[in-house]
Amino acid sequence: MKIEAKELRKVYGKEVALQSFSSKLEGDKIIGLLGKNGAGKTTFLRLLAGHFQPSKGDLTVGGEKPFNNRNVSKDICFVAEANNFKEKFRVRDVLKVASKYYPNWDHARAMELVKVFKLKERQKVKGLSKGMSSALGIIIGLASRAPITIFDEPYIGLDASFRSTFYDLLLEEYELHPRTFILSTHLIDEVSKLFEEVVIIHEGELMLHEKATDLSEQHLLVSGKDEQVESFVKDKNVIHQTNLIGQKSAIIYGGEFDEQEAQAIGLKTEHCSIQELFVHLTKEEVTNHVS
Ligand SMILES: Nc1ncnc2c1ncn2[C@@H]1O[C@H](COP(=O)(O)OP(=O)(O)OP(=O)(O)O)[C@@H](O)[C@H]1O
Repeated sequence: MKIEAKELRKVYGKEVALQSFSSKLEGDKIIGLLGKNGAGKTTFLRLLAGHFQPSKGDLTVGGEKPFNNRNVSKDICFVAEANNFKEKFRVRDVLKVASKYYPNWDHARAMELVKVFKLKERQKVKGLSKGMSSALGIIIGLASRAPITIFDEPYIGLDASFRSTFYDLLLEEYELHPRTFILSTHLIDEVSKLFEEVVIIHEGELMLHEKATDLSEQHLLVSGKDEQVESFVKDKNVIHQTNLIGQKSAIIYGGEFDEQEAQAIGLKTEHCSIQELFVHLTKEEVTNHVS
């Protein structure tokens, strides 16, 4: 299902959460949605899930507006950071409600995942730990089989071992039942290997939307003697640099550059992780460098 946001704006009172966000997301893939705290990620995802209307701009999913639209919301499962399951419900009740909502719900899968995450069907929501409550949200996301499945930092309280289980299950689910997964996360290093596309929201606007493989080709970390690095990066878009007694490292992003040319003049060349790139691209002093 095609998601299309055009100059999307959302304000809460005087707080501008989304400035003017435009993006097209399409096809079965796992998309990493990244952004600093307060960048507008959750606001965009909640608009997508139809929780409220945009203040301005257009948002369509499969050509329809998601707000108050069951035809769209049945196809979107939004798993939030903090789940608001009814406290008096038991795990099985929460799953039953979800099963009624999502037409492609896979009950057998949900039951299997309850065991994987060591939950008990009879357990009351009130007695779930933070991690267990996150696990329940994750189970709903995976078993929903919703064509657009959104995980907005869904792992609060989930330990490293269960987070790793979640990433494996996500990949398995994607392979068995391809669909659009949007994963918003701050634990970029942990999950970036899953991303096929990366979207960065910065200060309420789209900063970058790239294939993960292209991101790797669009930047270069060069290091070597001060003057050689300087001469190589001259006229290039430098997003980060460090100096250490006659030695220099610089990361260039976008534009034209030739890695072999850097190596030919004796520079060491490397590629950064998505997390490193994200950090440098969204640092205040470099945000003008991305077009
Ligand atoms: N209900 C609300 N009322 C007022 N302001 C809000 C509300 N929700 C979000 N905001 C503000 O909107 C901006 C964007 O918030 P949002 O939650 O979308 O960011 P985010 O990228 O998801 O951040 P984080 O990574 O910290 O979760 C922030 O400045 C936030 O304070």
